Amino acid sequence: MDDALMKKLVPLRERIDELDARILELLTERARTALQVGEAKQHVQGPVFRPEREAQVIRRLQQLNGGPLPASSVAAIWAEIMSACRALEQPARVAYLGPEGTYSEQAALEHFGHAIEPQPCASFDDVVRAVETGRADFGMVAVENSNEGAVNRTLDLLLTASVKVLGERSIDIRHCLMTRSGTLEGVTRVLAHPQALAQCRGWLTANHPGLACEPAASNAEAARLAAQDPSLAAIAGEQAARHWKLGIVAAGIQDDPHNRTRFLAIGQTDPGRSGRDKTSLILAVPNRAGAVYRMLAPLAENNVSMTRLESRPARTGEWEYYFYVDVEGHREDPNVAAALAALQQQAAFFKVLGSYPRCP
Ligand SMILES: C=C(O[C@@H]1C=C(C(=O)O)C=C[C@H]1O)C(=O)O
Repeated sequence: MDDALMKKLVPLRERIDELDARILELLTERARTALQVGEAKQHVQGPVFRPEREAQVIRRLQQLNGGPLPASSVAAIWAEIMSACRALEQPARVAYLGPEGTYSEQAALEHFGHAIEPQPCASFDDVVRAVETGRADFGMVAVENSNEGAVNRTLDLLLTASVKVLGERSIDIRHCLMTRSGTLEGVTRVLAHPQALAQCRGWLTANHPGLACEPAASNAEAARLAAQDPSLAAIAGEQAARHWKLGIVAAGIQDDPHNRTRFLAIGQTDPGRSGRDKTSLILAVPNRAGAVYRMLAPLAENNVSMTRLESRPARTGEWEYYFYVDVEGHREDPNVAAALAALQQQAAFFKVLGSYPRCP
């Protein structure tokens, strides 16, 4: 480096070292204070993780923030700080669809931070079972994709599972083409989950029509196989390339640049109100004319906005359905409470999955 540049850099780097030392001092003080909160909570047997409090902490800092850091960076940094503070009391055991490098893992780490005990599972069923049996404190399951719609297996599991929804997280799905060498030399086949292959079909046809596409159990599994075989390419997320030590040939190859997947955090506790919440529920109505129309009327009458409506067949052979409804607000908000009471009265089936802070 030339002398003039070094002259400028040295004092700036000294300043950064000084600031880092101060930040560490403050983080230490914060961690000690969080531990005191933990001690105070022990007497009341409350849960360590309070999603509503963490959502409020992040929202407040985003409001205080005047830049240049974007709001999303403030959220990501404090999610990690709170994860580390929580882990001092008790690291959360978090179940998600594995192996290492899945989008589910990414969603779990973004939501709960890195200071967790990760529990990669073989299926969504296993994730839900781990939370039901107490093997895991929390789980993360995919519930909808902006291209492909509902993740039906998750919806079906939520119908009967004894778990509560306590959070949501949407992540960008950014598929990459990856190989052992980081090039396509000697590569004849590309492996990925069928969903990912479908999402990259246009790009593959336009750019590499000679590659044979083959399905894999998951994208991370495709990456694991590509790490062993130089004739294979995989389509997966960047985190899978990192984990399986693959080179990225091309990034962002999904045909829709806005491809996103929404995940639900599940557990056994009910978050309190954070001031910006959502409530998820499942309803069934008798199979009669106007029943669905009447089913939703209490929402409008109580000024409750519906953000999502999904249906799944009830499997009675009678053309009956379960409706999965997301509304804005917490079940303890007066208008939501009134709407839910009315819905429950007329529904043949009624289950509140949970109220939780809206996606940051
Ligand atoms: C410290 C607490 O416990 C946990 C850690 C938090 C934090 O580090 O800010 C916030 C909420 C809880 O998940 C608390 O309840 O305030």
